[in-house]
Amino acid sequence: MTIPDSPLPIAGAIAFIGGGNMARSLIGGLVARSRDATAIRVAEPVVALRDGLHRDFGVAGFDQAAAAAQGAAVWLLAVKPQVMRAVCTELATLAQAQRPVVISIAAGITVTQLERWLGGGLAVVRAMPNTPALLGVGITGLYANPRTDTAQRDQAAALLDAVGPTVWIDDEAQMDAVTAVSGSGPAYLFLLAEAMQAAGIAQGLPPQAARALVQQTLLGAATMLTQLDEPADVLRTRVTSPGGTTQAAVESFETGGFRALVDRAIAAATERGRQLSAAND
Ligand SMILES: NC(=O)C1=CN([C@@H]2O[C@H](COP(=O)(O)OP(=O)(O)OC[C@H]3O[C@@H](n4cnc5c(N)ncnc54)[C@H](OP(=O)(O)O)[C@@H]3O)[C@@H](O)[C@H]2O)C=CC1
Ligand SMILES: O=C(O)[C@@H]1CCC=N1
Repeated sequence: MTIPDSPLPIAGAIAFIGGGNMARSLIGGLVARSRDATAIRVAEPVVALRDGLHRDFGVAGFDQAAAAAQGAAVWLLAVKPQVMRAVCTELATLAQAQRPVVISIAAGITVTQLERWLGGGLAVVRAMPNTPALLGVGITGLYANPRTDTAQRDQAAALLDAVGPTVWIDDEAQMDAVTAVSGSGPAYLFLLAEAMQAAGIAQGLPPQAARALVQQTLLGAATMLTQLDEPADVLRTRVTSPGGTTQAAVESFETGGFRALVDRAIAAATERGRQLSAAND
């Protein structure tokens, strides 16, 4: 995929705190888009991850959060929810001195918690991106605390817009549902891909052929969903010849409780977001 170049949408440096899976996707997407790694710093304690980010994208790596955050206009907190409180507490003095725009991508953790742990009085944006950001085809839900002014909201949105569309959410409670649908969502499609591939092999297909057929089918269906102005059920009906093969499969999904299963899975992920907030306060 070719992503058009555009400059990094932030004046000043961006410090990523945490350089794991999601930070890697965001950094990779940002650098591919802007061709500019000079303004991106990352704090990551795992040497192999830190070195990998420097090698692959040219960003500066630090082993301490404060060293990366020092002087940066935007802090993007990309550590696990379970360590967020400790990381924020460690950065609180610097946050009060510097007053950066703080963006957290952690599941569950609220803007109120983040602001409190960082010492208060800060612009805090909660963002929920997903890993397709790496290829510029992510999507991000955004929620800002009331201290975030319009320019700061625009700054946060511009940063995440560089790796796919953004959607502002008015009610922070809904960020847990955003997380369940689109933050975690790529994993559900990868699970479906794994299952379809295994089922194709079970029906006698060579593994490489099964893989190619599944990959292009998911890409083709996703492209139709996004590029045609037609709802999913209409597109599904068009594949489903009466008495044909698709009908046999769809009936099998429906009698197996597919919709209820998806509903339970999304509800479980949403509830887990709430638990992560409460358990790590
Ligand atoms: N993966 C995804 O698809 C998405 C993840 N998220 C959110 O992004 C956040 C990160 O997730 P993910 O990237 O998957 O997790 P990872 O565990 O891959 O990345 C987090 C990284 O932060 C490091 N870290 C721990 N403490 C510090 C510290 N004090 N300073 C700097 N770095 C530190 C961790 O090191 P160590 O392993 O040694 O602790 C780890 O390498 C989570 O809060 C998650 O909810 C949001 C959207 C999608
Ligand atoms: O699984 C998680 O908790 C994170 C948040 C969304 C995707 N990964």
